[in-house]
Amino acid sequence: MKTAIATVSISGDLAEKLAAIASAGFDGIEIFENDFLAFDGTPAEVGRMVQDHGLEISLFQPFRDFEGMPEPQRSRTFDRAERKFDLMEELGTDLMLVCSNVSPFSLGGIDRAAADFHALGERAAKRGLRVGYEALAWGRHISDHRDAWEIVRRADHPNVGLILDSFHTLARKIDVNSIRAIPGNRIFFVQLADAPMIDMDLLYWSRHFRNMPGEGDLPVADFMRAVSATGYDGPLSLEIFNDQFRGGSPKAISIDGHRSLLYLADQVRRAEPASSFHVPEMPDRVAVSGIEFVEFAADEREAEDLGAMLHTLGFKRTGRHISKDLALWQQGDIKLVINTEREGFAHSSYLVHGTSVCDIGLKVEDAAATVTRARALGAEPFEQPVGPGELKIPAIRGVGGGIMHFIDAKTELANVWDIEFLSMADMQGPADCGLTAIDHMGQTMRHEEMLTWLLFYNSIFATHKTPMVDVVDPAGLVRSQAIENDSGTLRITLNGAENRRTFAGHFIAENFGSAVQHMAFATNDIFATASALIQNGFKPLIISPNYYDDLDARFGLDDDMLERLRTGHILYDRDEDGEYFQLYSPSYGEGFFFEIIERRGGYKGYGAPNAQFRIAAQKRFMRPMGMPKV
Ligand SMILES: O=C(O)c1ccc(O)c(O)c1
Ligand SMILES: [Mg+2]
Repeated sequence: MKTAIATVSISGDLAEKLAAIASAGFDGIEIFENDFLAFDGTPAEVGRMVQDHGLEISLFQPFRDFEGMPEPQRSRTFDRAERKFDLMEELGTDLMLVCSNVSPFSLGGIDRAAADFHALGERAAKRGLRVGYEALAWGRHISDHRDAWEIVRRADHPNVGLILDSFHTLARKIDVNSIRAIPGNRIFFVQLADAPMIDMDLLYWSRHFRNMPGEGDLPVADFMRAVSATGYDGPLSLEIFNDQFRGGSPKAISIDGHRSLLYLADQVRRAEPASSFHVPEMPDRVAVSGIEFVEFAADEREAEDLGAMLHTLGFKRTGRHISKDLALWQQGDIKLVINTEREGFAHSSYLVHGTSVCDIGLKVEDAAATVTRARALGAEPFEQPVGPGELKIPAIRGVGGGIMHFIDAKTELANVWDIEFLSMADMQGPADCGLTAIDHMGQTMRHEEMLTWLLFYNSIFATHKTPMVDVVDPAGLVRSQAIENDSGTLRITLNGAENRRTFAGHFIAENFGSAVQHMAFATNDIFATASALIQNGFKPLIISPNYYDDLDARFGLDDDMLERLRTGHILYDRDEDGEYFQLYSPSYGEGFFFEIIERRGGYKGYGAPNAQFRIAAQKRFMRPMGMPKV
């Protein structure tokens, strides 16, 4: 499989774009004419630059408003084509993309267009060049790949073929199975893009909101399955017009793009084993059966504060590491580690971010295979020297440079706690508060990073995204989207802050980057947990009484329940399937906090309607600590 990306997809000048594209592992580029026109160098120099990066120019585009023109425009478009053929020869590419005509002068008629393409094919053939025809979703006469294919078929010229673009086909909801009947060798090129489902004008949607396959809502994998069934084995090329990507990091966007193609190809290989499509093998998406542990990096003094907070939450200190300064805290199935080592990864994480989560351990079926898949998709492996008596636990880098370790039951990794930790009886341990598991973790990041991590999680793990919700912070919007598996054993919320005055934005700024901002523990009885917490000296986040008056108006709760919520500072939500109860700790440091939740029935969400009131309460609490007043 060859991969390519259109130069419009990323930011920078041509030289920056090429460097980023090459280092992400692409084989080729689509040169967008404007990127060439803006470049101060000859076509031959561009061709050499591309070659020097180990890339090829897979395609030159776009050639607009060609087919079906009346005279005198028709003669002029052929002259224009010859000029662009000259340019292509100098650049060193043999394929031109002709997109369907949008000119008001253009005349319809399949045969007229086919005759024009036949004539263009003759001219291209003289120079050893080829032309491909793409139906733009908003083309004046041709806006459907089935019509474009009929024109190519009737043009009946070996140098004229079809170009498919998933966006144009899927945006118009054209049945992708119509692609299966097209001979693969008549498809000259395939462009791929996804997009979030937004009801808007097709052209505007296409030019501003496309994103990488797997980042949006379009069935790009179904499209690609149909393409693979044709026997097409040419490049898969990303053509992503996206306002955010145009201003983003060319390197990061290129890496995401390359990952998206590998992930897509892997899905297609599994779904269409008979296709001739040649793609690298990798283990399947990884099922996660739970969060094995979460590790905090801290110094000794802050470890004491954090330990005191855990104590009030009902955690007991149950173990210490055989040779390192690592303390294990447990309650129910939850394992938390506080790492106060003076060297190694956790220590460097502490130096950069202060006390924060530096490592997340996930339970998987095969830890080594998990890292194999992650690496195949371009994730960064993580290793550090293993001390005597310690296990080598497979790991990769995750959000904000943090580590994700993988633990499986098929190897000795399952016994890591017995092997590496000495158990200690915490005699003065607090009363258990009924916390059973980690329900979810919230990772806070810049808004622009959300698609990166969405793709990271969903390509490596058997997870899916939930719809994006807007959370209103008094200082701006925070967007929140959950990544979860079907069984609910892995739930991660990605929270994207648009500015640093929000509670989430403040956390990123002070923490020097993206990280876990909160952990939510599950209980089976929120009221019993709430009183046990109070017994332990826990002080819940104080919620405004106004919230409870509104709750009563919205849900008509009985008086007793409402009173218990109010006195316990417990937030409440309900959906078709069940109920949700939330209780918060005050925030710690620059905005880290704990949450305790109970899900009753099949409640699916995360209490988004309550987030605004929770944030307001947290900001009231933080103000004396230097949070800008908003
Ligand atoms: O938006 C456009 O004009 C445009 C141009 C070329 C393409 O390949 C495309 O998909 C869209
Ligand atoms: Mg296109």
